[in-house]
Amino acid sequence: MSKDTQGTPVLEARGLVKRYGKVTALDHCDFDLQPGEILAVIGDNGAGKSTLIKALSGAIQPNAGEILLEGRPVSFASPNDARAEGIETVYQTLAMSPALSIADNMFMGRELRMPGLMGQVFRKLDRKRMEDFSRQKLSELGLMTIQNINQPVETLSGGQRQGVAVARAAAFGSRVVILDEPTAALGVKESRRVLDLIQEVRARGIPIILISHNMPHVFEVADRVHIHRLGKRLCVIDPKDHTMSDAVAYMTGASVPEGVAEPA
Ligand SMILES: Nc1ncnc2c1ncn2[C@@H]1O[C@H](COP(=O)(O)OP(=O)(O)OP(=O)(O)O)[C@@H](O)[C@H]1O
Repeated sequence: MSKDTQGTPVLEARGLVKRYGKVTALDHCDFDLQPGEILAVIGDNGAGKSTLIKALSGAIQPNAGEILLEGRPVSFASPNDARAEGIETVYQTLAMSPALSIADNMFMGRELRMPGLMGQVFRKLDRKRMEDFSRQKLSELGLMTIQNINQPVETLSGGQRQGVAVARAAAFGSRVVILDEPTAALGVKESRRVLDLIQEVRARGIPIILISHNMPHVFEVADRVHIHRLGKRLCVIDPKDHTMSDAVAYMTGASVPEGVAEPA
């Protein structure tokens, strides 16, 4: 884990603007994710967190501003562009096919084909390789309480499903994993497992952006907390130097962090 904020950020945004008609969802928003960290993004409802994440993951295109990946300006026309650069996002909806197996869900849209003619011409899937890969990824993240890789995803618990989604993102997200409210729909035990999983992903050197309304979860795992307010980054705090009530007061505007000008 690195707390070094001097180096080149893995992912950075400068002056992002996104308008929806008369609504300014992002208002010259800055952002930075440092190597190896868990960065939480918090903010009130409608502050623009999802819009920021969508811009960073290629789901929307900002009207202005720039995004830099390891210091290099990038422009994502679609989520596939961001994925191709190693940025994986787990949305709250999880985007899984419930009737398909865990292995199939791990590979959705990226299936491995058989070598040679069978794969290239007949498009035959290499099930064995896909299953082995899925098994390996799930066990690396300590998720092998899931017995059968061919089990349909609809038979898994909420926490296990979230686990598969995080494992998928960690397997393909070579540079950044973005998690949108990963514990929102989970019970205490399942949330615990997902929080452990997030820390395991960080331990593997992949930085994580965690969007969450759950302050105890944020304060437990985040290295830094990006506080979003009125479409932009208000400040970034170190959770060790602030309380949860400080963070809530900043994000709601009840108090202003030191060194930040009161918004007009
Ligand atoms: N597709 C859209 N069309 C019109 N307005 C939108 C659209 N998406 C977001 N907005 C508006 O942009 C603003 C920011 O929304 P956004 O969803 O990014 O906030 P948020 O911080 O993620 O909120 P929440 O915590 O409630 O999910 C809101 O005023 C919202 O109504």
